[in-house]
Amino acid sequence: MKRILLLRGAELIVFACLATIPLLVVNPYALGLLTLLAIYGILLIGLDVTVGYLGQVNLGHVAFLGLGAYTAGLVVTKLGLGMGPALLAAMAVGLLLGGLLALPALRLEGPQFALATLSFAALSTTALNELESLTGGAQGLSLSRPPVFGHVLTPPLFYWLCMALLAVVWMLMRNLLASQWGRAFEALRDSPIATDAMGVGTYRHKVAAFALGSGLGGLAGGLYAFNFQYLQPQSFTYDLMIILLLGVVLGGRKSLWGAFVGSSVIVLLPNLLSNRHLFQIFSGLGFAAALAAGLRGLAKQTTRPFQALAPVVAMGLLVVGGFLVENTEDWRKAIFALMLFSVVVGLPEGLMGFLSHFLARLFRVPHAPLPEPSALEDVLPSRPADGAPLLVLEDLKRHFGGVKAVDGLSVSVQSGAIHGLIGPNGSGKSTVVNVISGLYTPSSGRVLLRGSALPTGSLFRVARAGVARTFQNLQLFGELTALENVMVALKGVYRSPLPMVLFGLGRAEERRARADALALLNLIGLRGQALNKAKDLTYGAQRFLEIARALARKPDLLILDEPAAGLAHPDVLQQIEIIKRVHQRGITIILIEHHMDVVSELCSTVTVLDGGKVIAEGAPDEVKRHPKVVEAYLGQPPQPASPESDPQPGGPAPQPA
Ligand SMILES: Nc1ncnc2c1ncn2[C@@H]1O[C@H](COP(=O)(O)OP(=O)(O)OP(=O)(O)O)[C@@H](O)[C@H]1O
Repeated sequence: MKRILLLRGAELIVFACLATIPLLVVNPYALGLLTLLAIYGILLIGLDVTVGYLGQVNLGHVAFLGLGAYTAGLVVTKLGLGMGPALLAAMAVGLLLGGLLALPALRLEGPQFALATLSFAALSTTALNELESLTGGAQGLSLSRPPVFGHVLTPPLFYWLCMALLAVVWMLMRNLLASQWGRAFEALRDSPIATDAMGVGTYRHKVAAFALGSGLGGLAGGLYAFNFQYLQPQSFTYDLMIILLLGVVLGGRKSLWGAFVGSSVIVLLPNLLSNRHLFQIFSGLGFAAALAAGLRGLAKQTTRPFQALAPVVAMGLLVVGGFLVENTEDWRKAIFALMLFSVVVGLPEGLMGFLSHFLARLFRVPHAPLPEPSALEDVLPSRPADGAPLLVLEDLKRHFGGVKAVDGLSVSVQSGAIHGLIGPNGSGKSTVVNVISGLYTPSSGRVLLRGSALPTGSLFRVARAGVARTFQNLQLFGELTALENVMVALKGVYRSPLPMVLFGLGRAEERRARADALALLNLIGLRGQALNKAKDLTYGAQRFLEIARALARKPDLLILDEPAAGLAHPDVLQQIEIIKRVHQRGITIILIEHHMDVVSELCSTVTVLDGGKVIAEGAPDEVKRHPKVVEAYLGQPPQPASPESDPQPGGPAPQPA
């Protein structure tokens, strides 16, 4: 609670100070800079949604600034409407075009996505240039600020309008990012596969986030138009885009404060470049800071030599350039590039990331106490096992070219059972799991859950249908805490519609989500580590956490893909206990495991695969002795056996439990 109060207090103080500035500052140039700070603040908060939260390189944001600016300009000049409708239209254009661009572009990843957004920016500049009859082309578009309620907005009034809008955007985004939406944005950046598998649609969240960020770009564009009252297409090209990226990265990603700091840098940069003496001082300070940070990092062994040296060299070049170059403005692109490089390498979390660590150490504010966990019966109601078939695979096939990974599999899993799936390496176990859970589409055959066909080829839809899974290679949301990992997946808790969440009216369900998630962490013995980031947990704890997260789906069927893989002996024993506790709730489990001791201890029925086909099925002790199983594991028909020569199903290198 204290932490939140401190943050809210800091926000109030900053905005109150900013609100009083026009009463104290009469210099119109300074007021103009502060107005721009508010406009770029909104713009960068929008860009941070894609760059920071989604982790995508968005090179098209500048286009939404331009499109929003021209929309507002045209609404005023051609339609004769006022500032309110103009700003709303600018935002709507950003939302709409952002959504339309996102639909195809977000099917792409990494450089391809960056190129798609860059192409959109180029297209939009060309359109603004060529649609001369509408936009005035290269001649530009002049407009004036329409009166608001009969008052022409003077510079101080316009400044207050921009600041008020920044404050509103700030508040709404803060509420959104602290909600399930914000967690989903962060989760999908860490693991899109797991996000889908937890029933949170990755694609739809990405599209919504991109559209939202673009909408804010459009709104900032509308304000930009009324600020400058003259628009030209070449103001919205990739030059400005680089500066915007610099602002987000330098300020600090995933942070409203970072956007604020970034916009301050953007606003001050032109002044810095136009004054050679100021630039020399600034680059000197930057060099000293890079040197100090690099030496400190090397001494404490927290920084690699390259990470320490590269920013020093880059800032050193700026210092030398500051003395050699006559007109620093001519070199501005090179200067931005060097600054961006220094920050990306030397300060990956940006200024606010660095500052927040520093402030956290200085103030040592404790986290708010966690609530009491909900009753487990409310979170994971125990259900009676009726023994009827829950999952049925009918002649299931999945081929990869000529490789028949799963080749005509028919298996029935009884409700309430722990059903083992074993087989030598490459026998098709993971492929079966990936087909059932929707990661792969089957080549043919059917998957039935309680007699109805399970959706195929969509992790998200299968998760929604009642199947949860863990992953052989862990897929946790590393940057989120253990508690948040579970909260992302919680089913049936988040019911507030988006507008309510934006206005901070979803807090009651957030409290319930925390209590529910704690109950699940309690079940797996991780309640005490609820606030630790998943990436900082021990390997064993991470494996347990994946189970708690899957349980948050309240699944009918839980698929555990090698839950004991890589665990030390005590952790294997704890894992067995956890699975028993889960089973006691009446949840049906499919267990893929190489540790035969774990399988024998837990499973009532075991299906053995080889070459994508079932070669044996039955109780664990029976299948271990089955001749085909012995042959599959040992690669030769069974010899007349001595009792000690039991094969250890699980591959050529069986692992002791
Ligand atoms: N995406 C893929 N593309 C091509 N071949 C694949 C793919 N996934 C699996 N295979 C092939 O399908 C076969 C079965 O692999 P699978 O990973 O399902 O076996 P497994 O029993 O889970 O093995 P392990 O115990 O080593 O995890 C193997 O021959 C594998 O090379």
